[in-house]
Amino acid sequence: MTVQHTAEIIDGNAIAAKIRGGLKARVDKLVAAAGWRPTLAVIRVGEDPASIVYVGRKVRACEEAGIDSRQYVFPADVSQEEVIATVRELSAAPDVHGILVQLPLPKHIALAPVLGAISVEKDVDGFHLYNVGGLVIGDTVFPPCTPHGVMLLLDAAGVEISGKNAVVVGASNIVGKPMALMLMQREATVSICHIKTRDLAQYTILADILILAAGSPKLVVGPMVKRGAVVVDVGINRMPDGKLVGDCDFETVKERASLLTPVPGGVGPMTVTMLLANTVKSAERHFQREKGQAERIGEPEPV
Ligand SMILES: Nc1nc(=O)c2c([nH]1)NC[C@@H]1CN(c3ccc(C(=O)N[C@@H](CCC(=O)O)C(=O)O)cc3)C=[N+]21
Repeated sequence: MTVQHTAEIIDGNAIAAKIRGGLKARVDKLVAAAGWRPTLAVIRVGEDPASIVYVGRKVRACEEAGIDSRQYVFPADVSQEEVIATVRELSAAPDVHGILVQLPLPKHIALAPVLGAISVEKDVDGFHLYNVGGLVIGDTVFPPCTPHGVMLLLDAAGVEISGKNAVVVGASNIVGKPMALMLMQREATVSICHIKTRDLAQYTILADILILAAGSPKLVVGPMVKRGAVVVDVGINRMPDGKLVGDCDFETVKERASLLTPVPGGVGPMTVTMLLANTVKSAERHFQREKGQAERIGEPEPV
C-alpha cells in the first residue's frame, strides 16, 4: 500500500513578512547612523494597469520598511532619450540608492540602453549587464528579485538543492535564465525548458525541484510531476473572471508534490521583498563608501 499526502503549501506572505521585519531593523540602524533613509526611484512609463498595481505595491512595501521612494511617471509616448536622461540623473544623484525601471516598456523604447544607463551600484533589479555577468560567475551584489526570492523560499522551507534535479520551465531574462544559474550555483543539475521544448512532460517528470515561469495557466498538470517534488509556481495569469492563477493546475499538482507555492501568496510577495533587500543593501554600501571617504578626508597629512 502506498500512502499519499497532499503537498504542504509554502506561505510566501509569512516568509516575506519575516524577512521584511529584519530589513526594517537594518533600515532603522542605518538611519540612526547615517541620518538619511534608503531611497528607491521607480520609473514607470505609460498607464498599463498591471504596472500601476505592481508599482503601487512596491511603493507601499518601501513605506512599511522605512524606505523612501520616488515615482517618475512618463506618458506612453515619451522618447527613449528622455527616459535615459532621467535614469542618468538618478544614477548620479547622491541621495538615490536604488533605481527600478518598471517593465515592460513601450515597444518604441529599446531596453538595453535604458538598463545600461542605470548605475551598477544602484541596480536593485539586477538587470544591468554587469550584474548579469556577476550572476553568471556566481558573485553578484544585486541578484534579480524574483529568482532570488525563489531561492530564499526554498531555503526557508528547508529544501536541499545540491545534487537534485531542477527543471526550470521558461527561459526569460528576468526569471528563467537567472533562476537556472542560481540553482546551478547551488549544485543542482539544471534543465531549462522553453516555448520550443518538445514533450515538456519528459523533463518535468524527472524534476525534484520544478520551477514554473512560463506564464501559461495549467501548463503543468499532476501526472507531469514526480511524486514528492517541490514545485515553485512563478506564473501570474489573470483569468477572464479576474482570478489570479499560476502555471500549474493547483488541484492535481497538489496531489503529487510534497511542497507547493500558491498563486497569489507564494513567489509574488518574495519578489517585492527582494527589491527591498537590494535597496537596503545598496544604501548600506553607500553609507560604507561615504564613511570610508570621511575617514580618508579626516586622516592627518603625512609629515
Ligand atoms: N523592473 C521590474 N522589476 C520587477 O520586479 C517587475 C517588473 N519590472 N515588471 C513586472 C514584474 C512582476 N512583478 C511582481 C511583483 C509583485 C507581485 C506580487 O506581489 N504578487 C502578489 C499579489 C498578486 C495580486 O493579487 O495581484 C502575490 O502573488 O501574492 C507579483 C509580480 C515584478 N515585476
